[in-house]
Amino acid sequence: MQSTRRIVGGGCIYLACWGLRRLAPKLQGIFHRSNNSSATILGNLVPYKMAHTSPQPCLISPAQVVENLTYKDLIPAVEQGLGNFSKRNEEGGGGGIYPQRTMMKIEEHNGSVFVMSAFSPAGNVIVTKIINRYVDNTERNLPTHFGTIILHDARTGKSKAVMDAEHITAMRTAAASAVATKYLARDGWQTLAILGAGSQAVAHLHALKHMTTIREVRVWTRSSEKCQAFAQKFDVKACETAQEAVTGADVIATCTSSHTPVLESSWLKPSAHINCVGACVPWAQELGAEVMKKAVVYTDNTPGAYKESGDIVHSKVTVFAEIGEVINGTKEAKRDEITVFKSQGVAVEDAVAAKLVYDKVSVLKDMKS
Ligand SMILES: NC(=O)C1=CN([C@@H]2O[C@H](COP(=O)(O)OP(=O)(O)OC[C@H]3O[C@@H](n4cnc5c(N)ncnc54)[C@H](O)[C@@H]3O)[C@@H](O)[C@H]2O)C=CC1
Ligand SMILES: O=C(O)C1=NCCCC1
Repeated sequence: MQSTRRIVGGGCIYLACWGLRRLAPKLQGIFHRSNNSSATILGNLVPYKMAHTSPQPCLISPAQVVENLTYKDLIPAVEQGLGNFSKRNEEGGGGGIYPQRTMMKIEEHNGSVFVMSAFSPAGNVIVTKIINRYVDNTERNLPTHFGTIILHDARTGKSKAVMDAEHITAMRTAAASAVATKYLARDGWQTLAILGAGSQAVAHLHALKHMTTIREVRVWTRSSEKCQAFAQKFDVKACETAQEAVTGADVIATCTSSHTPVLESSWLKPSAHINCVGACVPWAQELGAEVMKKAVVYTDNTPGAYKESGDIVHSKVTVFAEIGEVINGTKEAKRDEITVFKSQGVAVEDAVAAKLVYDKVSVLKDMKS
């Protein structure tokens, strides 16, 4: 009797499981349409994997970034972004949300990892970027900066795209310097000196050409071989010393990984403008206290610069204004004095750049389909 009951009971359980398995795809559809979490619970009961109905973020390759980002689009977008950034503390907000980034030092590999984020109302996007600074990669024949940007829809929080950050970082940094040059260099400037010959040097050469008709570009870097190669490739003048490059230059871009000052104040014209890009960690330095104290100092992000910029930390100077405040007309542009734009890098620049790339890639994709 007992064994008959066991057989009947077992049979019922078997039939119930069999029925549930057959019904599961239909139930899954119903639950998925009506309530996602119920469907997940059902998914735990029956061995069926839920199909994703929403598309995954699109993956944008380095080549696609290069193809789809131009300084013509980027420079005005970065200008607007930096203006918004400097409205972040205004009553009523509206300028967006920009937390200070974190920096993690990986001592044993001489690397630094920066985690940055922003909500940019221009384009209604949220961006998160991880960018790794490994200066010893030069000896490995690798880029010194690797990173990834994730672009999210600010209305829903959905991730729209994942893209390479190397090229965007170079271009948006140079675009920010171009904006600073627009406001802080003397009108009609003609001579550009670039110190360093890496990614930022190349990007600055291209971006600054959009701001005026440049008569002469001079380059200097530590390795005379690399200096010659850069000069040949871009048809500019190679200098044997930094002094030769800087003396008499209207605009200077310091784009090195140096830990000691690369120029002296006595070399500078009374109205020279310097885009100081490199010393974005407290232990690095491109400009000495003498230069910093002689100049009117502007930043992209003043609290960040006081914390992270070796040039500001070492010289203990007081920052005059953020470039965004000059853009917004709340602080003066002192064009006739020596000016320094101390660039650290802010995520709003990545947000506007990533949005430009995403929009262009999406349009092209739609045209193909
Ligand atoms: N402000 C910002 O938003 C950003 C700043 N950076 C910083 O800008 C600097 C340049 O970046 P990349 O061009 O991408 O690097 P890179 O590695 O491509 O080029 C660095 C250049 O600096 C030169 N250099 C290194 N040590 C030097 C020294 N002691 N004296 C003179 N020249 C020296 C190298 O020869 C090379 O030409 C780095 O410090 C980087 O971390 C990078 C990205 C964004
Ligand atoms: O992307 C940025 O911003 C960076 N800032 C400091 C150095 C690494 C890149």
